[in-house]
Amino acid sequence: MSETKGTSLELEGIHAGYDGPDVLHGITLTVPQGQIVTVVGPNGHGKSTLLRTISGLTARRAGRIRLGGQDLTGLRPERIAALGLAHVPQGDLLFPEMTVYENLQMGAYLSRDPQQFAALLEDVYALLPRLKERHGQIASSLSGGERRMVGIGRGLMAGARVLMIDEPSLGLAPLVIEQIYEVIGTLREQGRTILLVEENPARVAHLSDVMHLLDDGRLTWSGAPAELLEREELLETYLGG
Ligand SMILES: Nc1ncnc2c1ncn2[C@@H]1O[C@H](COP(=O)(O)OP(=O)(O)OP(=O)(O)O)[C@@H](O)[C@H]1O
Repeated sequence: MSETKGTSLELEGIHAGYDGPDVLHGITLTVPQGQIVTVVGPNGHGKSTLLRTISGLTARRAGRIRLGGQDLTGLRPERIAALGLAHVPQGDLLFPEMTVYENLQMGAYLSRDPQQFAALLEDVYALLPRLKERHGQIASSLSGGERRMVGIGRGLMAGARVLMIDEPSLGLAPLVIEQIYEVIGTLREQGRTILLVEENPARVAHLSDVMHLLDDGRLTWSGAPAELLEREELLETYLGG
């Protein structure tokens, strides 16, 4: 298996959709190892569909996806996860009656090695000490920000080489959004490889190596975050200023 040097995730001409016409119309992007690549765009334009297609949850109609050089065509979501892709979905999707610890444990379902599990848990608790304090608390009683942290922690427990995070700021108060993005900043310092989805580019520009603007299922602009923030006409047209 040949791994494209330095590139963890590659998408080439991806078309995908549900029952009707395509939602994604030929998406090509790469997520280099150790970088944060962010897809921004208005709601309903296909950001979540993009992550779901990469995970194998939404059917791809055309195009290729490679993870560490391996073609994911025809693979089921569990197999794609086992190859090293973790998906933190929008809206947390935690097990509400399970504790923080049990939810984290579910993230590690692919690994039966207790030593690896203990090391991953230690890393997650170091990154998110609030979760350690609340390890025995049931998920439904957590605050929105804490639930989001469990979602990210559960993704990390998979020990994946690429982490995809879908709109981690959704539904949170500004101060809590800051805390969540501080966590993602730490992940960046740790050299993690992340594909991030966000509606508001200003929130994530400082964290991102490359930004793509997704408009109606197409990438209409790609480049350095600082450049996007200077493109007032794009921000106003697509992202409401
Ligand atoms: N399960 C589904 N079945 C049918 N259509 C869907 C499904 N999920 C999403 N869509 C449609 O696909 C389009 C893109 O939705 P998607 O959720 O990917 O957008 P988004 O940019 O992530 O927006 P949001 O942040 O609001 O989720 C929308 O028209 C949406 O109605």
